[in-house]
Order: sequence, then structure tokens, then C-alpha cells
Amino acid sequence: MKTRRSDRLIDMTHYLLERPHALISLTFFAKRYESAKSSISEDLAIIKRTFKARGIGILETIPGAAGGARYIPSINEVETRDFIVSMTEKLSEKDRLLPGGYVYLSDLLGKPEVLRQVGRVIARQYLDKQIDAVMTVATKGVPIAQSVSSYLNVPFVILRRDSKITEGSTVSVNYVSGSSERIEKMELSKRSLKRGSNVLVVDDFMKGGGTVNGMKSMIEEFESKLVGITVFAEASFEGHRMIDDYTSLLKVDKVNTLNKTIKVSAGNYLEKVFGEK
Ligand SMILES: O=P(O)(O)OC[C@H]1C[C@H](OP(=O)(O)OP(=O)(O)O)[C@H](O)[C@@H]1O
Repeated sequence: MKTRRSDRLIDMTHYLLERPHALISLTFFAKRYESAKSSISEDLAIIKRTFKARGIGILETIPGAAGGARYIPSINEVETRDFIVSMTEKLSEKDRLLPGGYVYLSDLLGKPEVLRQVGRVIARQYLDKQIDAVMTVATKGVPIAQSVSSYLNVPFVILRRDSKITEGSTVSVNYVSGSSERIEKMELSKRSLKRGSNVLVVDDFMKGGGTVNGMKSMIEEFESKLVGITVFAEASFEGHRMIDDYTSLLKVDKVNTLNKTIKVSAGNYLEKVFGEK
């Protein structure tokens, strides 16, 4: 039975939102709703216009027999700025300060609505890049990598600092932890990343940059390409940071362990993605 436009629009929107970056053919929708392709094209034009006006994302429409529609998740500048401002206020709370200039983030990065926004914001930075995998290191980077990968619709891979029999044979790299000046090791299962992959590195926090540098080394071991590095927050670091080309949503400018104050500002994301205002 032919489906009414109002019902088609709701179901089509849901179907597209559930499958980011997947190309869905007009033929598929025409059969699903027992409607003409011309009606489906009009439906998609309505969805495309609304997605753009509401900052939901981009609906690419590809003409021709092999064409169709593809939903590209995104987030607009106003919503991004509002989110980053709200996170700077949260991170500035006194009781978040940890020894060594770290900041307690696990409660924030355990909240589904925060993780959804972090994933959208980071994925938006790379929506026009070819990404084959999102990479992070266990443990606190994992929820961020999972969220970003869901918006990019690509797998995420997890490096570990400990060996696990369940990972099978692994590639191991040593790296200098900038924060602790210690030699650390991280491993990745040989099965998890194809050679020649385009890899996006994400993590929750960057201090000395040693961990991210270790992930860079691992990408080289897999003969793959580092497309970008984006962290939720970075700490100011007096030493020599081993990484200079990265993006951070937030920056912990100053911590005062005596009166337990933390000064947090926006990282370089807004400037890199939207240009400084
Ligand atoms: O820039 P660096 O000086 O290398 O520090 C950033 C590391 C340290 C911390 O991880 P840990 O708390 O050590 O490990 P886990 O995420 O497993 O809690 C954080 O999640 C980053 O991965």
C-alpha cells in the first residue's frame, strides 16, 4: 500500500539517521514505500532542506541510476560553541583537579549526551576527509573513539598498554611518556587495521603528547596514514611536547594545586574548524 508523504518523511529520516555515510538508493526507498521515484526525490529535498536549516547534518543527493541519498552527520557552529563553552565551565569545577596536572573527566565522558556531542563535533571536523578507522588507546579514550566512529560509520581500534591473549598476535611500539619521562609500551592486534588505512587518532586528554606520539608510531608500523589528531582536552605543558599538529576541544590553561583552581578555555578546535571570531 502506498505510504503517505508524512509517514514516508518520518520513516525515511529515521532510516538515514541510523546509517550515517551509507548511500541509500532511490529504488530502495521507492520499493519500501511503494511510491514513485519522483515522490521520493521530493521527499529527500524536504529532508535535505530541513537538515541544513536545523543543523542536523548534510543530506547528499547523488543523481543517476547509481545515485541515492547519503546522510553526513554534522553540527553547526552555534551548537558547537555552546557545547564547548558548557564543557569549559564543567572542567573548571574545583574538585576535578588531579595530581600531575590531570583533570578528572570520567563522569563527563560517561554521559551519553556528552559523548554524542563530542562524537558529532570531532566527526564534523573530518566530514570531508577519507577516514578508514578511528584509533585510540585504552581506557578513557575508548568511549570517544566509539562515538566518533559511529558518526563517521567506520571501525575504531583500541591500542592497549598491556598484553592480552585475546588480542592474538600484536604489533608493539615503545614511546616516551612526556608526562612521566618513562618508556612505555602499547600494542595493537595485527588483525585490527589494514595496511594503507587512513586513520584518525582521538583521545580524552593530552599532556606531554607521548601517548599520541605512540599512536603515530603504531600507524607507521601498519604502513597507514595519519589523517588527524583530535583530543577532548589538552593540558598546558611546560616541557617539549612531541606533537605539534593536533586539535583540542578544550585547553586546561592553568591549575593551582594550592587553592585547587583550574582555568579552562576553548582549545584550538573552533579556530581550526570555524576560523577565529
Ligand atoms: O599526553 P600524555 O602525557 O601521554 O598523557 C595523556 C594520556 C594519559 C591518560 O591516560 P591514562 O590515564 O594513563 O590511561 P587510561 O586512559 O587507561 O586511564 C590519558 O587518557 C591519555 O591517554
